[in-house]
Amino acid sequence: MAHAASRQWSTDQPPGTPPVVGLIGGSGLYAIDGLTGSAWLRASSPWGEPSDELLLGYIGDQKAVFLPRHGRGHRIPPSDLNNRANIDALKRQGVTEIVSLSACGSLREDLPPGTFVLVDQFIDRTFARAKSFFGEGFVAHVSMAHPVCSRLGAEILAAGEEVGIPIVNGGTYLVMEGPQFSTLAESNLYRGWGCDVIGMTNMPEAKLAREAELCYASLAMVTDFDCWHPDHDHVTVDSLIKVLNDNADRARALIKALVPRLAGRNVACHQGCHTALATAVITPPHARSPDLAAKLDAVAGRIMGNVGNP
Ligand SMILES: CSC[C@H]1O[C@H](OP(=O)(O)O)[C@H](O)[C@@H]1O
Ligand SMILES: Nc1ncnc2[nH]cnc12
Repeated sequence: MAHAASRQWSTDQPPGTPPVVGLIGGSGLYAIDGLTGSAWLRASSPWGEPSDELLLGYIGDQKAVFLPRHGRGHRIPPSDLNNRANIDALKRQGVTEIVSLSACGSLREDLPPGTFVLVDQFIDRTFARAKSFFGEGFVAHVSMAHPVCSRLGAEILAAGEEVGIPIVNGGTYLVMEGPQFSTLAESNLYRGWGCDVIGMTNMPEAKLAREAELCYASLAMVTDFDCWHPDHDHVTVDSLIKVLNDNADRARALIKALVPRLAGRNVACHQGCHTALATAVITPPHARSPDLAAKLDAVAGRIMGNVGNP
């Protein structure tokens, strides 16, 4: 096997090659280190422009593709993210699983700033975003009962143990529209609903990853107590920057341990992430919009008989 440092990126995926890991970096994570043979690539998508170029490279023997969610320089607010282009562009690079890294607020006393939470559920309160690749002329309803991949999540937990970063296993992430932070009444409402953390980005990202038949896991990194905590000031961007940067440093260390762990394992996910569309499409082939089907070549290529996931 060629030494990782001498490798050139290739989008060809001969049978038996390892999975390709997609990393979506949130606030504070606009680049990652430790990637060898890396280069920024302008990616195109029929769904429009992704947030930024993709950083392609290897960590150890494992291919990885990094995308800064808000773009370098944090130019794009949550509601204006082109989540469809982001997910589609990652899939076109051969990505099979996505690790989402996100800043979040805490809705629980025992999840103070600095805590890392492996999210296992979401409540989607967003309302101003394109939420599906499918639509008129090609209708699909994927299951979101279990919105994250437990196989990928187990590797994140193991990587955390390896590098001494504690990770709380499980938590419900309330996704708000933003960009303003919550009112006190909203924050208390979400606490009453049993939500654990709050952010503005993981939906519809997780829904679109599921539609694209990609494993998706989300590591939410607490920066603040939002505005509900009687002993803490309400969140402001200024006040969360230091924790955000500390969290990002630890996330980079975690990524370096995580990605090589994924090398060489079976691409196919036992949870069924890679076959999510098998039971989801209701529009029969003869009734499908040719234009929409063409745009879905990467996302739904597998079920349309094109090249796709195993
Ligand atoms: C800088 S705080 C608000 C901002 O941070 C989170 O984004 P991301 O998930 O990309 O880290 C949050 O959802 C807001 O978009
Ligand atoms: N309190 C909060 N609410 C929404 N998104 C956040 N991102 C970081 N902290 C947040």
